[in-house]
This record gives sequence, C-alpha cells and structure tokens, in this order.
Amino acid sequence: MALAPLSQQEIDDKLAELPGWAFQGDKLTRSYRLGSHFAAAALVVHIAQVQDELDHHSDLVLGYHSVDLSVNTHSVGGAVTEKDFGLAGRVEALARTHGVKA
Ligand SMILES: C[C@H](O)[C@H](O)[C@H]1CNC2=NC(N)=NC(=O)C2=N1
Repeated sequence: MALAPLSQQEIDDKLAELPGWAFQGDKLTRSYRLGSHFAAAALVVHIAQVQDELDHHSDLVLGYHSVDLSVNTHSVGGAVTEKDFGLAGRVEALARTHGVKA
C-alpha cells in the first residue's frame, strides 16, 4: 500500500502509545536526556544505524547531554506517516537500551 499522510486523529491515537513523543510543526519530535555528552553521541550513532536499516531518517541534534529528534516523510510532502511512527517505535526501544527512561 502506498504511504499516505496520517490524519490528526490517527496521529493523536498513535502518540498516546508513545510517551515523550509529540507532534510539533509538521513533525514527530522527541528529546532525550543522557548522562553525559558521550552517551548522547553514542545514542546518535546507534539511531543513525537504525535509520539506515529502515531507509528513513530523522533530523538529529546532538546537544550537551541531549539528543533532539524530529521526523516526517519527505516523499509525501513532509506529512507524518506510518513510516515515521515505525521509526519512532524503533528509536524508543533503542533509547531504553541506552538507559533512557520512558
Ligand atoms: C531514496 C530513499 O529511500 C528516500 O530518499 C528516503 C530516505 N530517507 C527518508 N527519510 C525521511 N524522513 N523521509 C523520506 O521520505 C525519506 N526517504
């Protein structure tokens, strides 16, 4: 099935299952706090690996002890799709393995 933009209701329903994630502007967003700058950088590298595997790539901003992520789907004009939520679920599971709490 072709990728389609999700409705606001669909986005809200999916966000209810993803604590910490938000819909801001036209993107799904999440901010992570880590125990050190190096730990944050390690999470960025691990996220990049998953994003290449999925062939879907968020913007990633590495800060001091922090990682800020935002994603939408370029191929449907920058709307949020199932692909963005698929990525969000994978990243969230990954963040747990880096010691991030829900
Ligand atoms: C050719 C390649 O599959 C596409 O350019 C992919 C790569 N990563 C992507 N990432 C995001 N966020 N949106 C896309 O539409 C997208 N498209």
